[in-house]
Amino acid sequence: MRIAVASDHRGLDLRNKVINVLESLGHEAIDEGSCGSESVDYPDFAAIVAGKVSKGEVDRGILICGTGIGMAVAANKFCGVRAAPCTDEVTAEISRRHNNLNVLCLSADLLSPRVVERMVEVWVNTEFEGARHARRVEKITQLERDYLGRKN
Ligand SMILES: O=C(CO)[C@H](O)[C@H](O)[C@H](O)COP(=O)(O)O
Repeated sequence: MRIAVASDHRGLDLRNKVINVLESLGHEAIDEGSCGSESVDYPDFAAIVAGKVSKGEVDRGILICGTGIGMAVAANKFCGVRAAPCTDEVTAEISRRHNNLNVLCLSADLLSPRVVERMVEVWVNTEFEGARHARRVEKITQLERDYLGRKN
């Protein structure tokens, strides 16, 4: 798979780790920054990765900030993007099986690199189960059609 990866200033080390893990698993990791330790704004980097996922330019994305929360909030503004912070192997696996998550958000501050390595491996290797979950994900897509871009 082609997987775009970005972080803010808090996630630089973990991003390098994630890219190494993806490449060791045979995936193409596209590094979208940020560069260096200068303080940056996570929505700018969420937009790069989520935009590519939304347009189908990459298969999936991984975003890293202090908690993973800010990245997820920003990424979910893009059509077709399902992003969430996962905290362990179990949430990483269920996010794929049930939610068809296409943008994994990770906390640089709270997760150990060893746990993240395992989470990434599980997340890229787990398929969406479909069936009843497909109906629910389709309802999320319908919410996008109905509400995204509207000023209610
Ligand atoms: O968006 C966040 C909260 O979910 C991230 O943790 C950011 O990395 C954090 O807010 C950045 O804060 P900083 O004090 O500017 O490093």
